[in-house]
Amino acid sequence: MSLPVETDRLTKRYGELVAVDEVTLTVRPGEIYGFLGPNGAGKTTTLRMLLGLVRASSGSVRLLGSAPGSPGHLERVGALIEGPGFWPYLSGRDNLKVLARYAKVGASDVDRVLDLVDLTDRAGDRYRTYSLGMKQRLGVAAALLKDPRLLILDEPTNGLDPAGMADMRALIRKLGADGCTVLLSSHLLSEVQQICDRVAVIAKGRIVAESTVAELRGDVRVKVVADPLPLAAETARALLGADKVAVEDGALALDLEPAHAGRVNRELVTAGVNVTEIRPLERDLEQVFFELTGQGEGNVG
Ligand SMILES: Nc1ncnc2c1ncn2[C@@H]1O[C@H](COP(=O)(O)OP(=O)(O)OP(=O)(O)O)[C@@H](O)[C@H]1O
Repeated sequence: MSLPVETDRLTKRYGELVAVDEVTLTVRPGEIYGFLGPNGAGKTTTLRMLLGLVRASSGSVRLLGSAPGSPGHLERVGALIEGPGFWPYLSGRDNLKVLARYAKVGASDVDRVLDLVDLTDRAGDRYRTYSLGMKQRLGVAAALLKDPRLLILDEPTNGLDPAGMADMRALIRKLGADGCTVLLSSHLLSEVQQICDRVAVIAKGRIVAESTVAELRGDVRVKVVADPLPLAAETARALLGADKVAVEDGALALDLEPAHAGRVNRELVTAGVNVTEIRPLERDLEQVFFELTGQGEGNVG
């Protein structure tokens, strides 16, 4: 089965500026993949190259096994890159009907996608009366008309209020659960953290990390608050090995998959240790981003 997205040293130069610098990434079937980076990092340019909207200076792209410009390249690919161009005085449904004619899909598909994005109740209202969140969801609906196997979304929650963002996240999760592969860009750490399986971090045109969100945060450590601490440390060292056990801020920090915490807890209790807290010790994605790029602060934009 061909991969939804494969790029090899994809590069875009604008004169002296290298906007995208040898970006190599792979999106696997069924995953929700986040493309995370601050404004100007090269996210949109990369997504535009994937879709053949911008010609790469060098490197290559394959979407669902085919290269830009080859026949059927975007047949099963839906995308929302710029704010979608809808007619303000037409209803949401009529806007989609126009697009459905261009996409050569039937009217039943219009109802299907309206339902998917939860706009059926407001489908008869004029587009200009929609909230920003509804406009974005109609944009996603338009991208879904072709029943895509791959959906590419550029900053899908940008500018939305918290409720609109939550709706969009729920929609993306639903699409992922239905088997659609989703590649989305974002400058918001929290967003990527909440919905993505894997993430590529891009800064100044270069990929600085590609991994699962869990790996990126390094949440393979467990914090244990226990008393007496020396006995707890000794017991944990005997169980896991000395190199896996540290004492930090009056608690144990264990190099341990959180799933194995129960076993450690049992051993500590058996040894006569009183365990009052045991939880995964996660690095904040923001901190990780700062370490990778030297930029940070709430959102990375
Ligand atoms: N057509 C163009 N001509 C010259 N420079 C461009 C062009 N398009 C983008 N750039 C530059 O390339 C760099 C990457 O831009 P890009 O829009 O891909 O970033 P981004 O990560 O998507 O950021 P944003 O979230 O702000 O869109 C920026 O420095 C931008 O100014």
